[in-house]
Amino acid sequence: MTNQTQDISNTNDVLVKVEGLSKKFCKDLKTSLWYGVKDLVSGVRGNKHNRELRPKEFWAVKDVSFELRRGECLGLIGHNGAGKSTLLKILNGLINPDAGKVTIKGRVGALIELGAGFNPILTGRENIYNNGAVLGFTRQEITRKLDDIIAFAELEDFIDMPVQHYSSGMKVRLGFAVAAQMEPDVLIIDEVLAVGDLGFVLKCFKQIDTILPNTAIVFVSHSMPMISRICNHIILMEHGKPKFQGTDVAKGIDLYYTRFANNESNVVFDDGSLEFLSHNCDLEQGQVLRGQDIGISLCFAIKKGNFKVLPTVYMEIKDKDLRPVAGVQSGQESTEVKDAKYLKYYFTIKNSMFTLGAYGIDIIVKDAESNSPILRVNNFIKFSAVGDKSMWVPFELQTDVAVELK
Ligand SMILES: Nc1ncnc2c1ncn2[C@@H]1O[C@H](COP(=O)(O)OP(=O)(O)OP(=O)(O)O)[C@@H](O)[C@H]1O
Repeated sequence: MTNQTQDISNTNDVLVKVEGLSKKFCKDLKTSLWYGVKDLVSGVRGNKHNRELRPKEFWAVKDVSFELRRGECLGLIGHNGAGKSTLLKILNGLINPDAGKVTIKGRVGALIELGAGFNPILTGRENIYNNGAVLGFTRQEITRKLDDIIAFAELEDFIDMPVQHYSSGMKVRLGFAVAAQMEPDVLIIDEVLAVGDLGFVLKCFKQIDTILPNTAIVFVSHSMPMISRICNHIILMEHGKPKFQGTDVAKGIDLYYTRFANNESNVVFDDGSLEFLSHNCDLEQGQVLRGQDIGISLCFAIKKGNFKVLPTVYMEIKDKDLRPVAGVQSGQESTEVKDAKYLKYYFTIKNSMFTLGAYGIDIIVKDAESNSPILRVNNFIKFSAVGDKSMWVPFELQTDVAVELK
């Protein structure tokens, strides 16, 4: 691996170049130690390391290649254990790859593991000097930036306390402040940011926006809103391999969600008075285009109890993060049920304006008079909003825009 500080003023320069990177681990400690000894001996004898998997070994990272320039932010996503952190550790030089090459130009700021890079018995202030020195800054340069770092981390009152007594959030604040305030050429951030409170996370995003034009960023997160907020490149990792990569961040996120798609609809509450018999949705292949109407019918059988008035049906539409994004409710007016045995509701969602992605609908039925819950079925209809526009915002509004040219 090379980590060169050379003339990198050209904005088009590739700052991070990763070629065919692979790293294998062993599932068993004893075997791993035995392989380690064997590798050491064969290394001394001048033999090349075995690139093939031996029993109990697996590829944590396999054949990953990408390039990053200034102003480019790569989002690394994937399931737990997909190899994201391992890749970051290789990039940061913490572990060596078994195959492939990493070339990084310029200063690297990294926030990888909570508290990693800090000496726990040293104070926050001493750690800033240590980390700054590792990044290649002189003592005077660090002193010049010290106040900004402490202010950004909001640790003025605790900066002379040993880091071992910091809370998780305080460690992240200090780590991010050092990594980002030192104006690195390459910034590597792992999931740890999520430990910070909302105020700090928002502040970090503002700082990332500020430094991004001059920095190449690699960002690991399980939060797709965060990924879509800052990344312009994406790699979806699956069992160590890149399953999807490119600049179509929305598509990468889409594929990630598909992996976790929950196709089961389930009754999560039922007081026994209504049975959900069937539903019908008029979408072809469960797909809706922007502006299209959606027709949904729901059929219930009355099992027991005597409803005086028609129960209220509420449909809650949720995105893939299970965030409610819209709601539809049956009429408020009281309709007498009389001797009906079945109830059928017809809904038309007019001119729907969903952004691209997958959605699920929950139904909640309530007694119209007492407002007490009768039935709740989660995720009973699934649909995806499709289109050629690549939008990834929580929801889209229809607007008239007037522009005046003078
Ligand atoms: N030092 C190690 N020795 C053995 N196996 C390891 C080691 N470090 C990581 N692994 C394994 O490598 C695989 C990838 O781990 P990694 O931490 O890179 O995943 P990840 O994508 O970052 O996961 P998460 O989303 O949970 O953080 C996992 O199966 C993990 O158990």
